[in-house]
Amino acid sequence: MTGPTPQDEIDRQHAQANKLVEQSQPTPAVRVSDGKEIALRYKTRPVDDLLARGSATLIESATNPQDDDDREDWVVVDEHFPTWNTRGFVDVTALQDLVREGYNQTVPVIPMSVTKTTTTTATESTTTGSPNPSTSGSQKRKTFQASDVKSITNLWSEPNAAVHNVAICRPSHDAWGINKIVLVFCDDFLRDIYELPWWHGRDDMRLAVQPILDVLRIPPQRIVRMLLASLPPGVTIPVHHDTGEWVRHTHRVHVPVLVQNPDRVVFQCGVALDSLQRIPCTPGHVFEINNQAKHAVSNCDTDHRVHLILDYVDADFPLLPRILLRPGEKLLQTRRSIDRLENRGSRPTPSFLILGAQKAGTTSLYEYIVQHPLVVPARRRETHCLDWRWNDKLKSVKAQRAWCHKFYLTQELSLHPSCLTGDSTPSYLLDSRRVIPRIRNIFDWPLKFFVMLRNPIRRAESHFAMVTSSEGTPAQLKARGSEWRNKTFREVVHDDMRTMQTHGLIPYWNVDDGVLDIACFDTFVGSPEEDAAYDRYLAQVPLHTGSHSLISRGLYELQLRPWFVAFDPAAFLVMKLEHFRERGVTTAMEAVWKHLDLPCVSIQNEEAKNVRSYDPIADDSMQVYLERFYAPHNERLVSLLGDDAWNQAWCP
Ligand SMILES: Nc1ncnc2c1ncn2[C@@H]1O[C@H](COP(=O)(O)OS(=O)(=O)O)[C@@H](OP(=O)(O)O)[C@H]1O
Repeated sequence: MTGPTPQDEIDRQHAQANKLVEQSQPTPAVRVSDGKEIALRYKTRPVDDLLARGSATLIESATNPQDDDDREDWVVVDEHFPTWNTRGFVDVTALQDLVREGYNQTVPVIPMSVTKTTTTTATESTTTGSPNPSTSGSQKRKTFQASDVKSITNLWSEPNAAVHNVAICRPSHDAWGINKIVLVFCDDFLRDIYELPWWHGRDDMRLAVQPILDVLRIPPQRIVRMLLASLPPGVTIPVHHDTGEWVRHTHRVHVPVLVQNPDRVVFQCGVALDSLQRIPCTPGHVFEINNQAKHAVSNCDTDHRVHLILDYVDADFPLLPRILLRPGEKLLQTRRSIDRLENRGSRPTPSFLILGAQKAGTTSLYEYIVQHPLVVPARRRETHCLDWRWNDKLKSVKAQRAWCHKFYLTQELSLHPSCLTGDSTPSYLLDSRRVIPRIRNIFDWPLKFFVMLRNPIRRAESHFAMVTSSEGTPAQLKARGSEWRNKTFREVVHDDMRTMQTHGLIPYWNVDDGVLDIACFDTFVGSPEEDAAYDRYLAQVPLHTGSHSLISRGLYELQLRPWFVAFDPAAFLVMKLEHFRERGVTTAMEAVWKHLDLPCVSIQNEEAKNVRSYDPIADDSMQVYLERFYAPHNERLVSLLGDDAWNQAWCP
């Protein structure tokens, strides 16, 4: 569902449904259709937005001119776009008998104000926190014991379900007071499909549901979600469309099971608010809806209404093995993830670190990553817990680890091992001497690293523009240092080069003439002498300020080398900032999701972060000078990364 609908709008929709019923509008006749499945290609989002642009635009933008079949499907979109379809009819007597007891019991309604902010719901009394405390709700759920179970045959009873089945939270449904019997459930990305005991352990349930599967012509293994929902009288679920990755991969089927008077249940579905069609809710009517289209239901009757609702995937959808849950097992849910309690704490935090380079788009990368529904932001974007926030007083690894974990919501996230977190501290790349040993000591599990790189000349300009800017908070201004304020870019370039030279780091470069001795470069770069010189250079860097390393921070191969020695190079994804523009953010991010073993998603906000506007800083002669300096280093970077994508590393 999208954001919560205001109560007055829900009341309006309920009154409208009541009016329909009171005007004695007869329940529409069941459409005699061909019983066909709604093809999943019709489940692109947002259907209504596409239509709002007019069908003609839709035809042009949504069709592949090479594909005539596709074109035909979309040309008829206005008249025949499938929003629901009768799939058949079944005798649901066996199912009715199985679920009749207690179907109309009243369950406490959880106020909407709670669920509005609740992104996480743990089905355990002690674990009500959200992975993101700023959005956590206060919904408490009781843990039921066997002694709370009054009737083991009442499948709607929450205590019974919690002890003999598995309690599942569906925050929005729970908020409407909808009672449920959950049989199959999955996470948002269809990675984990859970079969609950009342499905895999009950022959009577499977036999009662089988006729429905026969009509649909699907084996039970294709079901990814299935539950019975009992909608109380007087309740309207307002017009909405379903969201989540699973939606576009699944067919949504409803089967009315217990309906006192189908004329008094208004179930509607359509491409837009003003074209909703009413669907007959006669028991046994198996119908499919396009749940990415708008749909709503009002129970204007005096009794609860029970539907079986199931979602299944196409035959060729690659499903992982199904997980059979034990009776009474606890699940830990967020809005997009589900974890078994027994897996609590199985993912250490952090999972990833963005190491740098400074001014190479690290802020954007971080902000893009944390838009993934399974990624939770750390307490701060730049934790610096391994450099200047490192607590020297702590001597034991345990205490140091506990200190660092505070930055990563480790305790909260231990409940949700499907979710991960990390941070972006762009100073780490350069500060390898201090940071690598700390990582190895404290985070002794395989971390994923990201390194953003950018044309080193543009990086240096951005760095200079930031440090010499008079804009910013007093804390920012202090952190940047004042050493460069009265200097030109050229002066700072030469200063850093001379410092490098003093420590023997660039013996192949004549700072004054801008001439490179290529023979010296080839012998020196990559040698133990260079490593020793780099150590000496780093030892004197004033790491407490931003006014240093203008040029050395662009020696990417040199900076990456110790990291690649200390950790498996496969743990690193090295990206070019320029790729965001050249390839588009969504495409560039595909590699990021893959590196983090996360399902691919499109992010909503692709805006570039931390952007500063300034006039070009390096004049033409400085541009040529720096190109000469960086060119052989860029070539070495390409060899180190060994990636075709890097063959054109910032050619002049
Ligand atoms: N998507 C995208 N496309 C193009 N350019 C982008 C993008 N995202 C960030 N940027 C540019 O990256 C610069 C900021 O980098 P960082 O966020 O790493 O800076 S910092 O080290 O955290 O201060 C900063 O560069 P300058 O504007 O030149 O200073 C940003 O404009």
